[in-house]
Amino acid sequence: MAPHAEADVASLNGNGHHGSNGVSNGSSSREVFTVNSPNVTYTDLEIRSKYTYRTTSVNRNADGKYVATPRETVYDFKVDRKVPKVGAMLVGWGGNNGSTVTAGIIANRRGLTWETREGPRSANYYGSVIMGSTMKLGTDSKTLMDVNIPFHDVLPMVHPNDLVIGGWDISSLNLAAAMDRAAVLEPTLKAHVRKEMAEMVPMPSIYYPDFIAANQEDRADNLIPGSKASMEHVERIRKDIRDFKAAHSLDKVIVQWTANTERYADILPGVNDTAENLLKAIAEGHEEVSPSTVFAVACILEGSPFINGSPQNTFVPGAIELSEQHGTFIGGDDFKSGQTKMKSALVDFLISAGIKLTSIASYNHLGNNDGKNLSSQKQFRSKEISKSNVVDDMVEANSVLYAPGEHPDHTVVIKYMPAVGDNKRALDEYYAEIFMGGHQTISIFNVCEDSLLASPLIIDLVLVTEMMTRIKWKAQSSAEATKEDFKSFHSVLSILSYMLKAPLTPPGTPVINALAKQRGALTNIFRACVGLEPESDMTLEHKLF
Ligand SMILES: NC(=O)c1ccc[n+]([C@@H]2O[C@H](COP(=O)([O-])OP(=O)(O)OC[C@H]3O[C@@H](n4cnc5c(N)ncnc54)[C@H](O)[C@@H]3O)[C@@H](O)[C@H]2O)c1
Ligand SMILES: O=P([O-])([O-])O[C@@H]1[C@@H](O)[C@H](O)[C@@H](O)[C@H](O)[C@@H]1O
Repeated sequence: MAPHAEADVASLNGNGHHGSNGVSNGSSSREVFTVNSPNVTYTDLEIRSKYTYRTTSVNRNADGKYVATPRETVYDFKVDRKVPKVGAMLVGWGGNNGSTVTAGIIANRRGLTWETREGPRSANYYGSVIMGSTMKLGTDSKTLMDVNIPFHDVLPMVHPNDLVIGGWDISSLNLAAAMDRAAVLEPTLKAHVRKEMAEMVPMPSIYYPDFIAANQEDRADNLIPGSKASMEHVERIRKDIRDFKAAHSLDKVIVQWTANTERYADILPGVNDTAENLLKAIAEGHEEVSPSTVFAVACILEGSPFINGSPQNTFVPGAIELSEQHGTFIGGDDFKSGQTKMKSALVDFLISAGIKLTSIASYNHLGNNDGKNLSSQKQFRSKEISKSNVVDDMVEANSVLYAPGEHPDHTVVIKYMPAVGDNKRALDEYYAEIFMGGHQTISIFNVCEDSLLASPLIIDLVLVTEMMTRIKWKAQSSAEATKEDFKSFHSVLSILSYMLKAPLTPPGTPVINALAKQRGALTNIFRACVGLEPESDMTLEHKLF
């Protein structure tokens, strides 16, 4: 295959899906259900729904009492049913995550089984909320028991087996060598995919040494010339995207940063505070513009959604404004794979149970290259921030337990211990006050195979982001109600928050970290797009009879 070739996996797609979303490449998918409602109509090309969004508006009157007023807003949603041919381009493709997710998709597409010490194992998408979980569609009309469907079937989504994978890396290793370097997958599995992976070679990338740990320099042998931002870099990345799209006859490309964690960039007025200033700063080669921000700008200008899987502040204000101007989706930050995902669920449970969490100690050590990069203080600081802010919304929402400004002690420690490789050891202690002066101490020892937990998130981020490009809305109440000018969701995709530690939200909107709320938002927005009410756990049909 040509250099920098990427497997056109769609042509190899022989692995049957669960029957609901047939082969993609532009064909409309077969759905496992239809909605029987005057508010939902289906054509070959789209699903149209009229959805009544019910909320409660709260005011406070003179004597300090709240007044709660139910509100209804009617939206029209339009879903494009045509499942496109999609490319996923990874920045840092040769890393542990990039090589692992690529091997995983190949293994699933080919329906591979391989021998391990515990016996044969088969390819799966465990850990992907879209491919591995279900949602309640409703209750059986006769038995009144729940009917659950695979999450992937709620809307005509791309199947990961059909994704065409490519990307960039500052390391020149082909994906088979990168897979060996990562030391994540079983040798018997690697043997099955080695040939295909060896033909995949990351494109050269931009490298500005000051943004990642100096200990990464020894792998930087696959570089685009230039050690600071430039419009030449932006245009080169844009061309790479266009060429990839053309070479594989893709309908669209989603780009994800799964490269090393960068240090935070200083937010500088006149440099990265507005879209105009950011473009000017890039043109002038300003040294405070990071590689990840250059990638983000290139993707935004090219119209390819860009997702940041690392914790650095890629999306400086100027990048967010640029995405709003161009209507290109962006999302981030930092895959939420193991220790933090557990934390966001456990903290939600404790605080919503009325238990006063007073201290969280989060330690972990790991031995992969991510850990090596994070052994540098500036890069660790980026991760410390994303791992620490995950409890804020849950604490602030409970004024019974916490006074204004009061919050649990919270410390994050990460150590680099090469011996354990990708198998991160996370040790957490949750300490809480309970009834009448008592205490509860929860200690967790959580061995996370980091890349095997992160790879399904990379897939989910691609699938959800791509689906969002095919969903349009308009408000019935607005003057445009009679026009056909449907709009896309805001360019900052906060719907991705379930997969991310530090969710990026549209400017001025709140950050929700509670894991159940994040999953509920994803589930119920997708349900609304086919005119279905939010999942309700009231089950009145089982209580009122
Ligand atoms: N569980 C997880 O693995 C997990 C969870 C959350 C976040 N993350 C983040 O995901 C990222 C990747 O994790 P990983 O374990 O794959 O790390 P890794 O070090 O194995 O891979 C990163 C890759 O990025 C490449 N790279 C660095 N700078 C680049 C640039 N400017 N352009 C292109 N490539 C570049 C490196 O050569 C390397 O191959 C890290 O930032 C990590 O913090 C990982
Ligand atoms: O997602 P999570 O398990 O909370 O956090 C992980 C950290 O514990 C780990 O130290 C880091 O290397 C990974 O990139 C990831 O961020």
